[in-house]
Amino acid sequence: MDTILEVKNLSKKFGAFWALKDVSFTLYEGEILGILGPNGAGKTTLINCLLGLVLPTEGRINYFGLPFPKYRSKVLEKVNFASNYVGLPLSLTLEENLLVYAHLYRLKNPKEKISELLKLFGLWEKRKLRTRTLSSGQMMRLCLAKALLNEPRILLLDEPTAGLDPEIARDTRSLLQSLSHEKNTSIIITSHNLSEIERISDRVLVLQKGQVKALGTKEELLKSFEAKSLEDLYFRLNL
Ligand SMILES: Nc1ncnc2c1ncn2[C@@H]1O[C@H](COP(=O)(O)OP(=O)(O)OP(=O)(O)O)[C@@H](O)[C@H]1O
Repeated sequence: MDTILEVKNLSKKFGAFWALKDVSFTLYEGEILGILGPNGAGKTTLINCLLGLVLPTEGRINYFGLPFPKYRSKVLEKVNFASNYVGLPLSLTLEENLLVYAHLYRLKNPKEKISELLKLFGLWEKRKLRTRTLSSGQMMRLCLAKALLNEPRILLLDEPTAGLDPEIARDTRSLLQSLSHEKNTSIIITSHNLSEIERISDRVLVLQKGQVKALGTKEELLKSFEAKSLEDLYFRLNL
């Protein structure tokens, strides 16, 4: 499998506090890597380092073999992000919001791509409404649509299904799986939801107090920690 992202000995210190300490992992092409960890484990800090929003104190990040953030703009053409806490401008309509990003990403056929994504996420009927009228679940779907505009090779998702009702969360999961299986998109997904991570991820990274406590396929983790399920493993690690 081809390596698409390599994180080596990444550490981040806020004042005297290490939010990340010596984090290393590889992301392969087309895989879904789930990041599990309790509140304050460093999941968002890790995603922010991967987006170049937080500068690491130590360590290095390589996307597609290119050092980051040195090649930030080149890399970010092929990486995108969605989370339940970053909203889009509320006074714009859904269509206008996507159009702004489509122009930022310099899409060749923005209208076509926007229509495709609005339909895919069940937002077509709402395209002329202001974004402020959306429920949190619809807002998350709009953020995911925005994140797919540039057909990223890597998708970074921080708690993407938080706030979605179970049916839409399930549809979102199957969409992410088809992106990884059919389009070879690599996905990093953080979640507190153990069963979600268990179902969707090819490999799981367990973060605790900024450090990697476990990394592997579900089968590898269960075997090495002699656990019955990810939930069992989670409690064995005293997370
Ligand atoms: N800008 C900052 N300045 C100081 N401390 C910070 C800053 N950002 C994060 N931290 C601290 O770093 C630690 C990790 O935070 P982070 O938000 O990455 O955790 P998380 O795993 O995403 O948590 P949650 O599941 O609650 O979202 C926390 O103790 C947090 O208080």
